[in-house]
Amino acid sequence: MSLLTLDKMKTDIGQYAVLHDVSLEVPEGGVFVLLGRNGAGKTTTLRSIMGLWKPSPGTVRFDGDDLTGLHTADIARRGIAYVPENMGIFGNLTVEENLILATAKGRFDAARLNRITTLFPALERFWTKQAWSLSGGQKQMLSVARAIVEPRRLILIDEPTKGLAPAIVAAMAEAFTEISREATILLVEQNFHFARSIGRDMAVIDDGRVVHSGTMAAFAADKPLQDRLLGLS
Ligand SMILES: Nc1ncnc2c1ncn2[C@@H]1O[C@H](COP(=O)(O)OP(=O)(O)OP(=O)(O)O)[C@@H](O)[C@H]1O
Repeated sequence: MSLLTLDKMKTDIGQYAVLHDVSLEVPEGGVFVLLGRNGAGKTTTLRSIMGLWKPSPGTVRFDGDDLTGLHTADIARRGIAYVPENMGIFGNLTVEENLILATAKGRFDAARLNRITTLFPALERFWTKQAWSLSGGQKQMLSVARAIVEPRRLILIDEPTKGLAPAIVAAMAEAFTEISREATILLVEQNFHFARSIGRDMAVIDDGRVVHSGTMAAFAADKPLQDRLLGLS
């Protein structure tokens, strides 16, 4: 059984029909990558899973349960975290405060905190610094760290490598691979090189529809298909 199943999801934003037919099966474990051109509907898909937009009709099933129509907080409580493209961190709070706010009970589990600082050593170095003063890569690490400060089964991450230097992207790839050993990652990504290096399964969204899904290995080997669906040169 898939961990997450989207079935014929259709999402309108105001008067605009954005998703027309998004059906996906995301298996448990590893990194599943959602690809697609600008404006294809990738962010809207993640927001619809989190209940930030309400798909209608269509269903979102997680671990066998129907999440459609639940409030975002209830969806998060089931073990789903969302790292939005704008990262959702608090610039005037310290790294520590940003992380504490993401805990369920206002205190850290020592083992999880240790795991986070092992994955992202910069966060420990800048522990008492305000988040606005971090580099772009460090802010992104903080936003991912907030998502794993509690145990999660599924983490939705929207374009984490945007604007980051290659060395930081490589560190991010390692961290995501490590995180995906204990949680499933559903990743929206434009950087195909990064996506290909960590993705096991993938799908392409175009104009609000899933137009292809399969393994990343098969997609990476099919240049004509990439050109047709993503317009890569
Ligand atoms: N709040 C909104 N109001 C109106 N239209 C919106 C809104 N948010 C998104 N859209 C439209 O919905 C479509 C899909 O947007 P979405 O952000 O999901 O695309 P995307 O695939 O994530 O693209 P990108 O990579 O550019 O972020 C776009 O045409 C966008 O203009």
